[in-house]
Amino acid sequence: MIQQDIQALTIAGHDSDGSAGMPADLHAFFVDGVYGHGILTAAVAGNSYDITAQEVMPKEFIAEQFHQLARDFQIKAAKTGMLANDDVINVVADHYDSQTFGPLVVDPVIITKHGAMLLAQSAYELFRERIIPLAKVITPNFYEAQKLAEMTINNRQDQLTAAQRLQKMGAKNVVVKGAHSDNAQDSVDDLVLLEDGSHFWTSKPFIKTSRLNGTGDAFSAIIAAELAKGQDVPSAVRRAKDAVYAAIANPLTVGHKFGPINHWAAQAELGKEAD
Ligand SMILES: Nc1ncnc2c1ncn2[C@@H]1O[C@H](COP(=O)(O)OP(=O)(O)O)[C@@H](O)[C@H]1O
Ligand SMILES: Cc1ncc(COP(=O)(O)OP(=O)(O)O)c(N)n1
Repeated sequence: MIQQDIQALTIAGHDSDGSAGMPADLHAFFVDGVYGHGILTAAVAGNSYDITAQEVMPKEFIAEQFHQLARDFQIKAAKTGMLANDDVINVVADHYDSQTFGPLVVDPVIITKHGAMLLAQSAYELFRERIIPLAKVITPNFYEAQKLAEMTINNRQDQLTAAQRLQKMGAKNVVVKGAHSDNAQDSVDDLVLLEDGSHFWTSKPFIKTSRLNGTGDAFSAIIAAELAKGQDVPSAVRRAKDAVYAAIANPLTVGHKFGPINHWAAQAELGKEAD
């Protein structure tokens, strides 16, 4: 359903290849029918092979973007992506407030599929202290969940334990995604731990492809878009899982290596359910 008056916000980095970071978030907001705003935290120079350089925005400039959006728009939900370092984490935590920007979906971006580090290791502790408690939903992949929860994940029980640790750190709802697990050969099982302590799993067949750039960005952005529309967390997560699966299953031929997912296929999937 197109609801052009509903606005969502991404607080993220720009990736020059268009597949990930803020461009992916804005594509995802668009195909899920909400208007997208973007607070730029950083930018990376890259293509489907590699990321070769990064620049972080000055903290004063990030603060100014928060001020300008708050003066004008009715934002119903937000998400974070690349937060880079302590300065960015502090300015985001200082300026994000749920009254103005709605519930926050935290995609704890640490490393890209090309292996580029987008969050300094020295910033993990501050991220736990200042960003995780702001999360209505946090969506770590296997690697990010292991780093943030400080444990090894080998099986489904570990996935749940990691989610519980992140919830103890202050995240209300936690999705520990299963795509990077060694067990994800037939199906990709994401664990969803809800605020009330209950949990469920969402599962889809594993698709063997290198055209996966932007999966985590689109997944978290669609959750934010759905929350902006007033959906509850379980249905927002299920819709994001179905839409991202469709975007992986119908690949585009853009770039030579780690190509982007197909947001038009996500749009078709989202439209199907909403009509
Ligand atoms: N190869 C795949 N086959 C099926 N689903 C996948 C695949 N890769 C990722 N997904 C799904 O895409 C969504 C985003 O997850 P993921 O790719 O793990 O995020 P990230 O980009 O943060 O690593 C999740 O729901 C995940 O289960
Ligand atoms: C600026 C910027 N932010 C995030 C990413 C994420 O990259 P990657 O992990 O490859 O993609 P996801 O599938 O996790 O969305 C990026 N490349 N650039």
